[in-house]
Amino acid sequence: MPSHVLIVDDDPVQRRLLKGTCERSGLKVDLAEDGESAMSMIKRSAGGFDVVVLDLVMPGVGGIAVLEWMAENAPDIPVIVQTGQGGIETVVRAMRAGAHDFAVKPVSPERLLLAIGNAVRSSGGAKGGDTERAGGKRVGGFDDIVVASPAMDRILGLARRAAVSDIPVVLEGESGVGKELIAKAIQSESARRTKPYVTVNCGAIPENLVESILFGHEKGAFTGAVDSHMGKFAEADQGTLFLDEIGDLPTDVQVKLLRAVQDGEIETIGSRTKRKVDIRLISATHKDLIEEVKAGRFREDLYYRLNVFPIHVPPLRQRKEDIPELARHFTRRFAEATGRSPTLTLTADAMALLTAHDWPGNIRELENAVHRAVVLSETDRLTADLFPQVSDSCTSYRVSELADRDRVSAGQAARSEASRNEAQAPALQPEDGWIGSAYPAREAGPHTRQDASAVSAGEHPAVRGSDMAGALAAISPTGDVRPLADVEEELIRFALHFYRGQMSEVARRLGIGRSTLYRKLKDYQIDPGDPLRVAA
Ligand SMILES: Nc1ncnc2c1ncn2[C@@H]1O[C@H](COP(=O)(O)OP(=O)(O)OP(=O)(O)O)[C@@H](O)[C@H]1O
Repeated sequence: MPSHVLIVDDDPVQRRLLKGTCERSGLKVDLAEDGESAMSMIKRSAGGFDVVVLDLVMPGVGGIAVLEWMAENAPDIPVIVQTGQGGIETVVRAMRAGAHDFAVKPVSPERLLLAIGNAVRSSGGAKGGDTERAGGKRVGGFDDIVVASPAMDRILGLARRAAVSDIPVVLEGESGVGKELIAKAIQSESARRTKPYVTVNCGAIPENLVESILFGHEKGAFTGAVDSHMGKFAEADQGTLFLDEIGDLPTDVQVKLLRAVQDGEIETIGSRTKRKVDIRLISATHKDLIEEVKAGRFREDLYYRLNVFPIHVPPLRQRKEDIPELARHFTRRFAEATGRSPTLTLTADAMALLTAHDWPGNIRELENAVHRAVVLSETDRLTADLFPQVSDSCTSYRVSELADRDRVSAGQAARSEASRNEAQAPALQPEDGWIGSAYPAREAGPHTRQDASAVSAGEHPAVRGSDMAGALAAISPTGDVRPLADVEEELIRFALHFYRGQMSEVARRLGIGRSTLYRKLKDYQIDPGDPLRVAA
């Protein structure tokens, strides 16, 4: 049975386009033009949808409200939200509200189908739609590579094409982006898959041993050569040789490598004869090889020999769509490996945190962070506090953004560094508490740290210098009591920021119903996604 998709979008053109893409891939599609009808269709279908593709900005009930409703009423249906360009804040808000994945508008057909395929697979509700990848699973093959972004999908498309020939491939990209995984996939899907696959990390071998390790040596060829050694090229004969960190190869060894690649012959140290080898070469480097050539550290002739089919693997921060899928993948993997419950899942807050992070160590860093969290978790939920390193860096991201937005001085922003142990709390600082108006409200409560020295330039005398954390200014700059509506507006904005846009929590804490909250947002023209912004 094909997978059943509900597309929720107020734009009829967009609805038609997305529907066409899905139907051409054999999916069954229903359409909703607003949040309200989406919720009633989901209610009526009683679990009939496998996935929902949801626009966030719609008149009436918006996407975030639908997400929140689904978190309570249809938590098993994965939701893919459509977001505007570069809106990482929106993405974070949607993930926090329980979105499974996001796609940046205009959503390309490939991205949409990938996201739907992943969502259906990970919710375990695959009914065999055409978005499922064809072909049997091969260990170490492309099926082991988690992909959700179009960028990565294109890379894997290239790698698949390279796999069917013997063309030399160079994989370039930062450390931890998955170069080795792709190299292995190319090998395991190539005609040489049953032949040897030999890997060498050129950067990890002492310089004086590189030549011997690659090409081997005869007994007695040099002091200490007590036995003959075969060498990686000979080991990989008929198969594939993966040369990792090729940019670290000493220049004299580069000459020998060039000869081996050019003539298919190797010269074992101490041997008078040459040996023919038949090798498929895959190389990888975190360096920019052309820059190495320009700097004279890498031979140009070797560069052109090796770099026949270059593949650049982008860093994770440039393909954030991959983060949720990778995080879920690692959670499942480590849950299984450590004997934890297979129902171990990441909370929406944790997912939002991971998605916002820039991952300088790329997928390896994400993998390690999830591993650590799985080991530390005591329940079957991986919460944000299990990712303290990530929380810290996200705090600085948010604070610096707020500092910019509200023109808070750099000094103030620098003071705002959250402690690791407070990572589970909403990462707010005293400066965050004020809402960009003339009345800087300090927030307090168990979630935050106090900093009495942080006094904003526009702070009212009633607040300045006193321990007024958590108070809103009651007196206006003219010395009069502020209108109730002003204070209410300020409090709502603050609460939305404090609870990171979680409507149910905000309504509960303010002691009002959700519909009242929505009405007030409308009255005060507050954007729940950007509550600190004050209308000009
Ligand atoms: N798309 C992916 N899906 C699943 N796991 C991945 C993916 N990409 C990378 N990984 C995992 O992330 C880790 C780092 O990947 P890998 O070693 O291939 O990166 P690399 O670019 O070769 O790094 P380095 O340059 O440091 O050797 C590995 O454990 C790998 O299995």
